[in-house]
Amino acid sequence: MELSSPAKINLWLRILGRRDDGFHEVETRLCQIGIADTVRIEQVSSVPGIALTCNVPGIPVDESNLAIKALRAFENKVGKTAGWRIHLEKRIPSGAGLGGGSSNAAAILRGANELTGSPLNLAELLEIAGHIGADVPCFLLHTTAADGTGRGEKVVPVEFSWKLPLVLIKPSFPIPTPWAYQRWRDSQELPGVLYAPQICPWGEMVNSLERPVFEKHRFLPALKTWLLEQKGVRAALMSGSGSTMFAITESGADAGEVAEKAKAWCGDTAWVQPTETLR
Ligand SMILES: C[C@](O)(CO)[C@H](O)COP(=O)(O)OP(=O)(O)OC[C@H]1O[C@@H](n2ccc(N)nc2=O)[C@H](O)[C@@H]1O
Ligand SMILES: Nc1ncnc2c1ncn2[C@@H]1O[C@H](COP(=O)(O)OP(=O)(O)OP(=O)(O)O)[C@@H](O)[C@H]1O
Repeated sequence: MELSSPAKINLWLRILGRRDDGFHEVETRLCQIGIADTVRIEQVSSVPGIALTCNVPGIPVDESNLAIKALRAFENKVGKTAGWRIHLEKRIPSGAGLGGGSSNAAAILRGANELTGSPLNLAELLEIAGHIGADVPCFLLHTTAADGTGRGEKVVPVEFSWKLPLVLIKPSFPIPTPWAYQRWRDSQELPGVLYAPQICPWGEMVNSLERPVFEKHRFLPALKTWLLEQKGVRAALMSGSGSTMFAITESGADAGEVAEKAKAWCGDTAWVQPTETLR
């Protein structure tokens, strides 16, 4: 079975505070977008085991891969094991704040469930997903957008009637999510950097993780400022814990033009993609 495993952006991410368990209480809107990995999953025998391959060197293919974690969690819940083969065709960059690994995990949960006669319902899949990672549950919903609370794992689908043209820019450096959250409380606002919510028809776009991440990676606030100066850009924000910055443009043509200019402005090492939110 072949599944599309889309990336997400966070249209907003507000941190409400640090919890006793070390996680942070958040309010976020996650929106699935038109950049996707392809996940292939098949049941190959009754002898338990998982063989994972991936087109990108450097992505772990051992038990630390979220796809394997998801399949183990699924088999645990159902109480049956089998022999599986998984292949990940990655297009979503890692350490990007685009939820690539989380999306792969959700695709595996959907695929494994379907291939075994749907033993679990959506509520059960969402429960497993929330234990794998905060971003995993949103990818199980059949809607473009979802609002997450708690660690971000308690998701509700939201009506979302916009198809927003986007430009995604991921500089060469990745950002580990735990690092960004850890730095949040003690970080300082940089003078002259726009952190204020940008008021849009779909809500106020703001990301509490920009402050800690921008403090260390000064290229990102410069990139945000540059994006906001470009013709046709309505808003610009870091996605999740970064390092991807996204801009929402007036039209698809504007997204294409900004992407071309961004390639020249950022240099060869950045990953730049025009795309749009899914509908
Ligand atoms: C930044 C976002 O991607 C925005 O959607 C998410 O908040 C992070 O989601 P995720 O990558 O699925 O995160 P998880 O795998 O659940 O957690 C990774 C690490 O990030 C930190 N973390 C994550 C979520 C959260 N609400 N508070 C946290 O402090 C914790 O250090 C945790 O160990
Ligand atoms: N299936 C997977 N795809 C990509 N990375 C994975 C996967 N499973 C585990 N990882 C590990 O997780 C790390 C973060 O990758 P991922 O793309 O999920 O993070 P991210 O872009 O920071 O996403 P998020 O928005 O959830 O923070 C990678 O460096 C990699 O070592």
